[in-house]
Amino acid sequence: MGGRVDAPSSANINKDAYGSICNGKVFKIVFVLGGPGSGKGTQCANIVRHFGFTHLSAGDLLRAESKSGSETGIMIENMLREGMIVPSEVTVKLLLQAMLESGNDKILIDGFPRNEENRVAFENIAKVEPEFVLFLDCPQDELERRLLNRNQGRDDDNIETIRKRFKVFIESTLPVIEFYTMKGKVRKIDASKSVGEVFEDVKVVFSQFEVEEATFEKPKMNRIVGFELMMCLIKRLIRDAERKWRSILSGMAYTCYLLYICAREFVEIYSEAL
Ligand SMILES: Nc1ncnc2c1ncn2[C@@H]1O[C@H](COP(=O)(O)OP(=O)(O)O)[C@@H](O)[C@H]1O
Ligand SMILES: Nc1ccn([C@@H]2O[C@H](COP(=O)(O)OP(=O)(O)O)[C@@H](O)[C@H]2O)c(=O)n1
Repeated sequence: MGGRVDAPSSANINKDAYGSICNGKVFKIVFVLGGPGSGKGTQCANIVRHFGFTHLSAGDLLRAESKSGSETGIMIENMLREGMIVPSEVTVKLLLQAMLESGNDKILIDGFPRNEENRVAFENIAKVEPEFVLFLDCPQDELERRLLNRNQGRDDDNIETIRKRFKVFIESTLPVIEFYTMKGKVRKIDASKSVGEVFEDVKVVFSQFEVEEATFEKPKMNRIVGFELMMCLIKRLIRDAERKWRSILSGMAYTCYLLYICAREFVEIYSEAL
């Protein structure tokens, strides 16, 4: 159920399908926004583990699609390199297809909507309102430091593109955050703290999903895995103990044998002397 979903094989899916996906199915969507490097991907991974969401990263979906070799792929690649926002038509298609493929109704959408065009396109096609928007707020100098250390081989993690992405964030994404603030939907968190501290605050925001966490499959799986690990450990201990006893017993037998030889020699020498 939870987990990160890879990019769909193709962005070309039937537009009519979206209506039925989203009108028919009640998705619980949380948008995760914040400057580049604010820890969206990092915190989403934690939320997936704790609350059973599926994590869809708009950036990851676009990066995967950019490698398709298609004309759209080349266009995406060029836009990512420049830190520009890809046309919503492309991104929304990828997101909706991934939502459909996830088989989960709890979806985290990371790095989207990045601008008003993204927001309106998603609203019009998916016709779903987010439960809330998680906003990871972090000062720019810290973001810059993190991105330059990210080391994931991303073409856009160079100082020139990073600065362009900051500009896009301020000019295009902050207005989206303001829009949702007016609707009372923004949950703002100080993302400059350590990963663990940020997650403590994130947990509070997601506490409405806590009940479902109890019924989420993961703890059951953990118990099964834990039980299997315990059995392995016990078997290993028994095997080790057997091996140790075997060596203790053979050691004792060998000592008895040596004593027997010595005693026999002693008796022989003693009887010869007599
Ligand atoms: N709270 C944090 N403190 C320090 N480094 C962090 C924190 N959160 C994430 N990072 C690191 O910063 C970099 C960017 O994080 P990432 O989750 O990829 O951000 P985003 O998805 O918002 O671009 C990664 O190298 C990550 O390990
Ligand atoms: N909704 C989106 C999200 C990302 N993108 C593109 O993907 C790039 C990387 O986004 P990302 O969310 O993976 O990474 P960060 O910039 O947040 O670190 C952005 O700079 C945009 O070029 C987009 O065009 N539209």
